[in-house]
Amino acid sequence: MAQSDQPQSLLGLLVSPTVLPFFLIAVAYTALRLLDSTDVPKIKNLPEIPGIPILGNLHQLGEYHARVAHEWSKKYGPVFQVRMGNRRIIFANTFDSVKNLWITNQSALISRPKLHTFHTVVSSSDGFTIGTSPWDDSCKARRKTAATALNRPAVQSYMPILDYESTKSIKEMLLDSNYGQIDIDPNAYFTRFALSVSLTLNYGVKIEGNVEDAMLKEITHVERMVSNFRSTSNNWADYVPLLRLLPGGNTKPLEYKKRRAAYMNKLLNMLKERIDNGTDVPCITGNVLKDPEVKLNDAEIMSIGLTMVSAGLDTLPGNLIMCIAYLACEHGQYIQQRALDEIKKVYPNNDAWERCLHEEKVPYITALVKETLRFWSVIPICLPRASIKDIKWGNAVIPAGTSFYMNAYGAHYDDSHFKSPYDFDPERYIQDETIDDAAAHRGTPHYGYGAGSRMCIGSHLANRELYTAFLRMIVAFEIVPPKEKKDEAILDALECSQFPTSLTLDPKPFKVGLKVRDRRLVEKWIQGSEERTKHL
Ligand code: HEM
Repeated sequence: MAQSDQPQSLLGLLVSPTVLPFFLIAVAYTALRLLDSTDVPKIKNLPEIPGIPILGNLHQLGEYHARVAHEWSKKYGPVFQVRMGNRRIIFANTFDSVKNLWITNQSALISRPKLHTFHTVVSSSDGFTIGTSPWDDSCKARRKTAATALNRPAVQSYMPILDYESTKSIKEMLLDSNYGQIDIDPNAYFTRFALSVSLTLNYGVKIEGNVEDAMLKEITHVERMVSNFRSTSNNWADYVPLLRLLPGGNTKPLEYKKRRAAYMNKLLNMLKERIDNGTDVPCITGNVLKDPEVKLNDAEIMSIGLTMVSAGLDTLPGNLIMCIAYLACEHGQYIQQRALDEIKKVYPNNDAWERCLHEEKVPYITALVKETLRFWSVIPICLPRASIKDIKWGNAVIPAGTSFYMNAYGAHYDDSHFKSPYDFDPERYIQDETIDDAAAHRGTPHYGYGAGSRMCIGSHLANRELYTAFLRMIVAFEIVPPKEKKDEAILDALECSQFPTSLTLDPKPFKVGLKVRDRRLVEKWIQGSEERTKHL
């Protein structure tokens, strides 16, 4: 039989000059369809931002993704769908749309999506924090345990710790600034404040050293890097699976995962040893370890510890120091004077430093706390949510299993809700019974702590930390601009960040001047606090 009469193999057929081009086109088309597919199909009756194949809108979000989404909302409406690689994501960008989706639909919006870099690489074996866990029985149990330890009465019992830590930070600023002679960057002092409070509450250990303490530096650095891996728009491998195949992509996350595990294990083992020796002091993890009624396994206990260490560290210092930065600017001088007058009205006997541990009686300082949380939106795109039930928005039905991003920055700068949103103005939160246009007074004042079923459980503690620190800083110092212009802070809520694509705000370095208002009084207050807390 002649060669050409033999039946052709399939391979032979495919590589034949007539079939090969069609075969390659079919392969390319199938690959493109696969790469271009999304976890949830396009949702009908909901605006979609035009994008490109495979990446979707990922490349358009850029560095200041919250601002880009805020701009899109002006054209496409408050709620729209975007494609980030193979994920379809719903963005809510205004105050009312967030209220509808996060609060009215809170039982449907109770879960969190998993993201490759954070959930598979950084946290695979060490458990997730509460804030990164999808909703299940374990998450419910961990959230309940931590929420009980952070409720209002519990937080009141922690005030001696806040007294000790805020005094320590202010005293160090006083000395390092040589009683107001040298400008200083307040960042390290408030980072130590936030971390040391969390460690004392959770493990019964505090940062003993000054702002140069090695443990403080290691935890702060590693947690910052982990937070950067949780970027909303920068980790393209989270959204485009093909990129996970690139060599070296996991090296850094794995390094930080190891370093994180090292100090978390050290903290837990130190506590276990103290419990065995009977030398432990009451603390949240200690209570969990010793309570036979609490049915949490080792990974769950570690998850609570990790949550306590990281949750406040990512958020509290950003708010504290950006408010201090604002107080130093020209308009901030007016705010300080107004705050000081209000403090003196309530405490004419100069005892605000001590009284603020027991009560929150200066509405202007409470308003300053709220305005800080609104203005700086330290998590500009809030921790992501995943729906577990269908949600209706207008004529659209958003199916269960869709990811939702709250544009907290967009909601906070929504001029249909906040009058002059770009002005830093605590006054907006002062109740004025004669004016009815203060929409901000009704219901949720801001979304700095998120909203609904997975809202921040550390908000009582954080509010007390912010209130105490602001009040004490204002009575102790006149906060003034730095001597050199180059040390001035950038006050824009997004541009002040060193890593704008990161999940949380990490302010660029700056300095302020601290003029001591009354040295004799400040030293007396410090001495009083040191007396009260010497047992800690
Ligand atoms: C100023 C300081 C703080 C800010 C601005 C802040 C902000 C937030 C935000 C925006 C969320 C996401 C809420 C949502 O999805 O709706 C969150 C969740 C959470 N926060 Fe905070 N937080 C702060 C301090 C703290 C502190 C001090 C702790 C604990 C010691 C804490 C513990 C948590 C936990 C456990 C969650 C996760 C809740 C869940 O997923 O169920 N936070 N926080």
